[in-house]
This record gives sequence, structure tokens and C-alpha cells, in this order.
Amino acid sequence: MSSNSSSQSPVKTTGLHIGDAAPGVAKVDPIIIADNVTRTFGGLKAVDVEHVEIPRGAITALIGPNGAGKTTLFNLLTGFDKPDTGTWTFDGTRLNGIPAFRVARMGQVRTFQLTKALGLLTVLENMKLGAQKQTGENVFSSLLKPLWRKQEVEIEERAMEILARFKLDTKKDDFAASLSGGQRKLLEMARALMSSPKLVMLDEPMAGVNPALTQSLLDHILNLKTEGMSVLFVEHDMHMVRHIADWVIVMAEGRIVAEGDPETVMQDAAVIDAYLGSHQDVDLGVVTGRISGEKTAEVEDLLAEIDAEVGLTDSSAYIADTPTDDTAKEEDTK
Ligand SMILES: Nc1ncnc2c1ncn2[C@@H]1O[C@H](COP(=O)(O)OP(=O)(O)OP(=O)(O)O)[C@@H](O)[C@H]1O
Repeated sequence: MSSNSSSQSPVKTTGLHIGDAAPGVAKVDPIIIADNVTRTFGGLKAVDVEHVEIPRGAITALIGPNGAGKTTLFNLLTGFDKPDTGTWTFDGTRLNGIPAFRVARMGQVRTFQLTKALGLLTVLENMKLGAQKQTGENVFSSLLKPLWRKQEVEIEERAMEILARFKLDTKKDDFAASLSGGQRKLLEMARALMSSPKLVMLDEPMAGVNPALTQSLLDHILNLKTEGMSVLFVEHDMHMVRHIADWVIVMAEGRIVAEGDPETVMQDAAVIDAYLGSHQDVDLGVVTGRISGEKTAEVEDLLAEIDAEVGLTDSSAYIADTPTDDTAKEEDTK
């Protein structure tokens, strides 16, 4: 595997899989291996994953249209929901049936949206929660009664160190609710790092982030990899996926329909089908920009409709041809 990163043109980690890239393909060094994972709500099979492996030391994006089952799979893998069937291992240890707080203790953490309750804690208090491995009530009582003074000091030092990296140290005493959308995302990520995870799972890290903070967030995610962590993130922002993901897994209707490096996956017919769904009667070449020519008003309307449906800022950019480094840079500065 080769790996490196920089904010301008991150070097992708390659050589992650064994054999042809296809749904369920084996990885050279998987950190998660899951088999026959299903989750049904009423009559609906929200997740139906036969086999999937998440590569270690790489940034993996989990993409797919609304309702594809991404969040449900995330919840299952992190112990926040129980599957109907399925087994999986994290770093060689069987994890199915293990509750969320123990999953986090084993080094697999996920970011959480700042809920109302967490917004009423200060930035520093939120960080301390991360150190306590998100153990619920115990965390709150430990905040009120710090029995382990030495440990408290160490935790606070670590929190301030991480906050400084995320440029949030000056806000340590502010209520988390007073942060901007982008700063909240940074805090969510900073909090996850308090437990020195091996795998960081990010749920829509770019959602609601002001363009001014986009680059900073991307850099922080790239840094996780540089520091040896693995990253799995769910995201609708395809600019981001294309720019930083080493590997992309595509879900549709609960199943994994494609896997591969970003450039290949985004030109895969199954991926285009999954996103465009009912619009298959329209010439996809025009819609995706693969066939040049004037877009009719009808196609322009359709693009806007697709953007709204899948939450993309620019659907033609998503499935368009491979960008040059320059175009990727331009996109980042938008
Ligand atoms: N708790 C639940 N009860 C009933 N149905 C649910 C529940 N959670 C998810 N679903 C259904 O399962 C399917 C998959 O949902 P999920 O949220 O996992 O998709 P997603 O790919 O994360 O979508 P999005 O990108 O919109 O967040 C959807 O049809 C959803 O309505």
C-alpha cells in the first residue's frame, strides 16, 4: 500500500484490495469484515449486506441515495442497533452483539451530532465526554465528581492539545451550542479523537459546513489517515468523496452495489443507476457530462431535481469525467 496526504492534492492510498474491485471484494488488510448483515424495519430490508470489508489505514466513503441503508449499517457496526442476522469483526475481534460503549472502548468510534443536551455543555466538557468513552450516566457523574484527579488533569491536557489542533482551544469555555455548524463538526471529530481510536466513523462530516471551514475539515480527516487511523464516512458531497476517499463503497436498497477507487466507481453504470433511479429514460451520457453537447432545459431541470434528491451541490460534477488536479483544487476553494 502507498499512502500520503496534503491539503492540496492528497496522495491516495492504493493497493487496498485483492482481485477485481466488485461488491464484497477482499481487502489486503481489512479492519472490519462483515458477513450476512441484515436489518429489517417492518417489511423493509434496510440493510442486506452479504459481505463487506473495510480497509485499514485508508479513507473509505460509504455513499448511496437517500434510504440506501448507510446510516442503518453505521448504527449496526457501531453497536447502536441490533441486526436481524449477521456477524462481523473489528480488528480481528468479533463485535456483533457488543454494546456501543464497549465498541468505542475497543477503538472504533463514531462522531455524533451535537444534540441539544450536549450543546448545553461547554466545548471542554464535550471533549471530556469523548475521553470517557461515551459511557452515558457515568460520564456525567464523573464530570460532577472528579474522583481521579490525576486522570482528570491528563484528560484535560489531552483535550486542550486536540482543541488547539482544531483551533477550538480559545472556545473551551463556550457552550457547544454557540459554535457555528462547521465548528460543531470540528468539535464532533475532536471529541472522537479523545479515545485514541483505530477507526473513526464520520456521519456526513460536510453537512451544514460553511465553505470557509471545508478545507480545514478535509485536512483534519486526511490527518487522521496520516496519523495511522482508518476512516469510514457517510457523505453525500461527492466533491469531498472524490477528493479524499481512497476507496468507495456504494449502497442502494440495502445492498452493496459497487466498490472501488473513487474515479472508477463514479463512472460505474450501477452507481449511476442507483443515483438516477427513475430517470433512466434520459440519456445518461448527457446528464452526467460524459457526452458533450448543449444541455437542454429539460436536462438542466433534471440535474437540479437530482441534486435536490441526493443532496449534491452539483450532480454533473459528481458523475462527470475524472477531474484534473487543478479542477479538484478549484472545487475545494468553493
Ligand atoms: N428506525 C427505523 N424505523 C423504520 N424504518 C427505518 C428506520 N431507520 C431507517 N429506516 C428505513 O430504512 C431505510 C434505510 O434508511 P437509512 O437511514 O439507513 O438510509 P440512508 O442511506 O442513511 O439514507 P440518508 O442518506 O437519507 O440518510 C429507509 O427506507 C428508512 O426509511
